[in-house]
Amino acid sequence: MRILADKEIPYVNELFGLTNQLRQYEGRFLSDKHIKNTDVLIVRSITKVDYELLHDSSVKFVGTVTSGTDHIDQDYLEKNNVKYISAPGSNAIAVVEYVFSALFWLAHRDHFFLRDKIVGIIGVGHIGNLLNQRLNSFGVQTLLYDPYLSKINTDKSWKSLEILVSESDILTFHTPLTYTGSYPTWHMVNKDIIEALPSNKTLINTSRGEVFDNSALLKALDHGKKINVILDVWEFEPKLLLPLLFCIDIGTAHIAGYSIESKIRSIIMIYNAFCQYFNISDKINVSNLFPSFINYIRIKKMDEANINSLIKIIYNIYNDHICLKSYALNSGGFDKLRKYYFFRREWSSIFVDTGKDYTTEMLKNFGFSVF
Ligand SMILES: NC(=O)C1=CN([C@@H]2O[C@H](COP(=O)(O)OP(=O)(O)OC[C@H]3O[C@@H](n4cnc5c(N)ncnc54)[C@H](O)[C@@H]3O)[C@@H](O)[C@H]2O)C=CC1
Ligand SMILES: O=C(O)C(=O)[C@H](O)COP(=O)(O)O
Repeated sequence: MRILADKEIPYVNELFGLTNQLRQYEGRFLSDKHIKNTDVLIVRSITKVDYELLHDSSVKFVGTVTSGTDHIDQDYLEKNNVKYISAPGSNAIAVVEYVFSALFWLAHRDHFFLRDKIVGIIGVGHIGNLLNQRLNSFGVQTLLYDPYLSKINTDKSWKSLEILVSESDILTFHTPLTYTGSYPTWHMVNKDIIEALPSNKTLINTSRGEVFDNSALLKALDHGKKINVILDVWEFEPKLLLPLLFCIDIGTAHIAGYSIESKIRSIIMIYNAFCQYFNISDKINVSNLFPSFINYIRIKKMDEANINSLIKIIYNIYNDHICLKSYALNSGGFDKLRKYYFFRREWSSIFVDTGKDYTTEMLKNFGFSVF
């Protein structure tokens, strides 16, 4: 099988290189002339897969190692009988742990307890749902908005977007980027929403940059809007709106999903679908791809300060903010930062021993490994 894969996708050689003709390419620079004589294409979010790329190719199978699929023209693939597979949920844990790192950083800087805040979650799929579970397990109240799910959920935490905007202290967005349908998300956070947001609230975007109107956000901040803003995704990536980066609280280079575990989960999902589609029976044993535990920690007292210290052992979000502010000034800096990103580990890579039952249960629900 002739396979073409983005060179930044880890473990492609280990899984596809032994029994196939494997070529690799620079994600942003793939064009129709590279794709001739290709049966299988494996991409990241930065490669647009549509008529322009595939019209003169023999590609039969497209895999994207991403949860988001806005870079894929699914209608075109379906009309042309091209099998397509994504990696839904593969990086949900990583994004949730990124959001918690941001929340604990904010709580530490602004001297508040997370448990005293209300978190509004917009988009309650793989990421939003897991975030809701973990926040509730930590005793944080949440409000939920997802128009496609609210009809089947009668729980009192499901509200309208307007209620979340007026009643949440923190709004975190986990929707796909959509331009059509009953509830398109393009510029969902627009001038009106930003103006309606009470002061001292917090906006977090790890979904897609275009879900926020970045120019409207910059204008509001420039005009003195007093809100906290945390962005991992940007309109016009990789050329983000530089003045916006320098006036928000945390800005990172679209790395919320970049844990080594999520990278392994996503490529395994594509590999398994590839083997199934092409009836490949002698599959590679993927279980030994996952890395081992990295740490054993004994903690006597479990409070927010200790949890914050525990989280910072794994990941300090502010370091990524500093990196982006320096790299973003250089041409190609955004992509370079992502290319050389040291994939962080997930909380489950730490064994925590508190010696007490109740906190062990909470830590387990929170995502750490416990005895
Ligand atoms: N920054 C990063 O590294 C990452 C970003 N993402 C982005 O996050 C998005 C969400 O990821 P998942 O939770 O895995 O996707 P998912 O498909 O499991 O969940 C998305 C949820 O959003 C809801 N939704 C759709 N339109 C909506 C609207 N107008 N208002 C409110 N809710 C709406 C859907 O009903 C669904 O429940 C992805 O589509 C991707 O764009 C995902 C992983 C990593
Ligand atoms: O899975 C998604 O959706 C994401 O946003 C990924 O974090 C995108 O990572 P790349 O595919 O751009 O490396």
